[in-house]
Amino acid sequence: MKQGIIVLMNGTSSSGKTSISTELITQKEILFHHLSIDDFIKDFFNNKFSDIEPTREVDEQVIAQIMFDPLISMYYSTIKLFSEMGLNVIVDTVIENDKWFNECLDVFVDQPTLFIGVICSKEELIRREQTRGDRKIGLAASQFSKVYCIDEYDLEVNTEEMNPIECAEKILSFIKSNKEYSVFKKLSKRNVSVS
Ligand SMILES: Nc1ncnc2c1ncn2[C@@H]1O[C@H](COP(=O)(O)OP(=O)(O)OP(=O)(O)O)[C@@H](O)[C@H]1O
Repeated sequence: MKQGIIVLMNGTSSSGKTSISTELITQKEILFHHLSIDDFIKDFFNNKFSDIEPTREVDEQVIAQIMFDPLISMYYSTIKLFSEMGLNVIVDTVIENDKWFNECLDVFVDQPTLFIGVICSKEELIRREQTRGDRKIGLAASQFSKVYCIDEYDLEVNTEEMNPIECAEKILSFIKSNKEYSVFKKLSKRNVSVS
């Protein structure tokens, strides 16, 4: 049995990753599981701590410092496990940190990883952020140069030029073409700096 495909989408907040993921899940030709980092972290805390009453207050930032890196490692390992079990996984991520990116490369290097750039201009990101109103204003702009300094992908989708359905169709036709997913393996051999 073949390993599952990891569809790894990189783009800033508001670039359109979730919208594309939804379209990929909706179509029925290829079955995908969507592992979102937000859901993964929420599930972890809900499962482990929902009925625990702390006897002292711990600042949110301290919790993040203690838990975030190990949870990210666990998240990547879970994605790899899905792939090993033959399940196709959609991963939408904001690669803005050297440490996580290098770890991601290490963990996924032997999996079929389709690396996709979800591209959008800063002006449009700012406009979307204002319209949606559920993200901190300035978040996308603050991520922009870090995320888009990576410019080597198996495939790019420009969400200003295409709607989410068209982006999902482009990704599906790439998968169905049976082209090799080579970029992620090449990146792993480099000293990539995302800071
Ligand atoms: N291709 C597109 N064309 C026009 N608008 C889009 C497109 N894709 C997404 N949007 C709009 O942009 C906003 C953000 O989309 P989405 O939630 O998919 O982004 P995201 O990258 O997952 O963001 P985040 O990382 O903050 O969760 C939404 O209001 C959505 O309707």
